Amino acid sequence: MSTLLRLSCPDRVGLLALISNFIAQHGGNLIEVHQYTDAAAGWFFTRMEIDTRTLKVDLPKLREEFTPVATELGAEWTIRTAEAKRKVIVMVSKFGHCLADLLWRWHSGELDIEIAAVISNHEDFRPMVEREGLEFCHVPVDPHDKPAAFAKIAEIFRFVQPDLIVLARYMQILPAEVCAEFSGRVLNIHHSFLPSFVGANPYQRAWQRGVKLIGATCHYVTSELDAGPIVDQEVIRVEHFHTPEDLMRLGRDCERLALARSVRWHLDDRVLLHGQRAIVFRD
Ligand SMILES: Nc1nc2c(c(=O)[nH]1)N[C@@H](CN(C=O)c1ccc(C(=O)N[C@@H](CCC(=O)O)C(=O)O)cc1)CN2
Repeated sequence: MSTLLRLSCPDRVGLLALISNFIAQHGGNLIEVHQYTDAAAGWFFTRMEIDTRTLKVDLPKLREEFTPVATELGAEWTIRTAEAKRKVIVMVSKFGHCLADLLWRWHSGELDIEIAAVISNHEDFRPMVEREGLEFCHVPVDPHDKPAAFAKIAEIFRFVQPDLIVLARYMQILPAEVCAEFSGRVLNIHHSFLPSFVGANPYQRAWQRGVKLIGATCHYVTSELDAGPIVDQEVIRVEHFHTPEDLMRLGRDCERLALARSVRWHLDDRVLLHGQRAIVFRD
């Protein structure tokens, strides 16, 4: 049983002592602590895992008493119980390898989450999803009326209120207003080692360029395509004799790994955002 505190604020002397002292005063025993200071930005980041059993107050009271402390620090912060099951929406188009990987990790219990729905602009993966007893929402995207599709998708997001939306090779660009409304809660797996090969068909372009490393990048989704804060990346060597199809095959392993790690770290409150950068307190 643990309680997770995640906080970022303008840097000053004594922050770690101040926050850990607050927790100690409320009986909290620290299990795991991460701290980073971005000296250039003058910004402090921490993640603290607290043994819930030792706390003298419940979560609402802890939040209530921490609020004035955090306000004085000018902090962005969250406190929640690690055991609270997180709600996730997964989105996919025509390539299902990342979806399949997430479904297996969920099915096996490795990812202890609630998959509230799988949304796709195609019907291909309805059988795979419904075989798991999960909700499959087909929202086709008419190239001549994309706003109608994204109005429906945003409606689903607002109804479900997910902790995380995963674009698992979802090949439609989300409108700026959807990115803004769900900022910091949408992850995309891009099939290249960003910042190389932004946009569509990165494997084909990588092959044409003759690269010797390909990769995948998991990043938060913003209105600027494939430019959001990067959570994780994975690379693999390729050779001159590999075809574009070989690059896609080799790249799929990178995509699955980078996405699965990023989903876990986001849901464990191990990721803190500051501007275009993500601070990731990895486990
Ligand atoms: N607002 C954002 N939306 C999306 C992002 C993002 O960073 N910001 N990432 C993409 C994923 N992606 C690459 O990883 C990607 C997907 C789609 C396209 C693209 O050009 N799509 C065309 C339609 C293609 C089709 O209909 O098959 C388009 O939307 O006009 C480029 C990159 C997910 N969304």
